Amino acid sequence: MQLGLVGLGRMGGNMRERLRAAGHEVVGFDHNPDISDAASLTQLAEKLQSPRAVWVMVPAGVTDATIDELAEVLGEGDIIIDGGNSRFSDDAPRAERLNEQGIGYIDVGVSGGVWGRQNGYGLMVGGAQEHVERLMPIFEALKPAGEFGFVHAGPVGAGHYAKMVHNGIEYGLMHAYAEGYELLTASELVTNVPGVFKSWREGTVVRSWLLDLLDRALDEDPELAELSGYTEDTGEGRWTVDEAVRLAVPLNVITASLFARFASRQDDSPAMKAVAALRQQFGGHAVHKR
Ligand SMILES: NC(=O)C1=CN([C@@H]2O[C@H](COP(=O)(O)OP(=O)(O)OC[C@H]3O[C@@H](n4cnc5c(N)ncnc54)[C@H](O)[C@@H]3O)[C@@H](O)[C@H]2O)C=CC1
Ligand SMILES: O=C(CO)[C@H](O)[C@H](O)COP(=O)(O)O
Repeated sequence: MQLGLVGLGRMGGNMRERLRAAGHEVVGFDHNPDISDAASLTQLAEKLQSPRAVWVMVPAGVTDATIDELAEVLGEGDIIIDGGNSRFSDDAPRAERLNEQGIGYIDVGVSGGVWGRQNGYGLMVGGAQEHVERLMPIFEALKPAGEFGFVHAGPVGAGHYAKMVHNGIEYGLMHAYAEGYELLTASELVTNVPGVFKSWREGTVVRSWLLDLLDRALDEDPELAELSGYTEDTGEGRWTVDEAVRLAVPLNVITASLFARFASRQDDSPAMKAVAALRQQFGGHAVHKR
């Protein structure tokens, strides 16, 4: 099958390779001409036979502009797939805009990171059955080889919703391993912290791919000495917490792990300064001065 692919970075570039290895014809476009197969979106559209399918894999902030630009060079019967980490609430308005031009829309939550090319990508799909069916050969090539790794989760928006919750869980899982790591390193008893994590990779209740990756990171740098704790986020955790507030669902772990990232960016917490100041005010307790 033919597929247009816009955005050939860490995800799109590897997806292009996996799709080509499965025998699909992929025409890629990226702002970076060194990795692009087409010089423009217009040329990308011209290289594809109608009805066309174009997968967008760009950073969430530029997705709407990219899709609007793409819609100008596509037409009736074509389908746009957004596989980036977009906010689910953007999907329905996007689908409506495209529908006015007869262009179909599918949202896909994609998981697997830079390992997806070799391991396959977990795919969470939202959209109309007829559109999803048309893209099945592409989904089959991208998904892992086994029984799992693909779901048609519901109508437009459901794929990104599922990916949002997936990433919220990812925040919480990572933070639980991270807290365990910190407690082990603080302990006077455990002298081989990387060895403990390595041992947990088989037979234990807490074995997982994230644990394998933490073990890999500790192999590279046993004390994580090269890293600062400053941790970014790109939106999915915040959207998960927004949804929890909207639906009054108690998301204790995921919310705490999101807030831990915010705390990681502070040199000196204004909130904790206020707590220290108040302790001094009411109890005459000592404070640490700068
Ligand atoms: N890196 C990861 O682990 C995962 C990322 N994602 C999502 O996939 C999307 C892409 O992420 P990455 O590949 O990691 O980003 P990246 O920054 O590695 O690549 C983005 C690529 O898009 C290109 N680009 C940006 N705007 C463009 C435009 N308007 N037209 C054409 N090309 C454009 C850039 O030149 C770059 O090559 C994002 O939405 C991200 O959140 C989803 C799952 C995992
Ligand atoms: O989707 C992903 C993994 O599943 C991406 O790696 C995403 O960037 C992770 O979220 P954040 O950047 O907020 O940590």
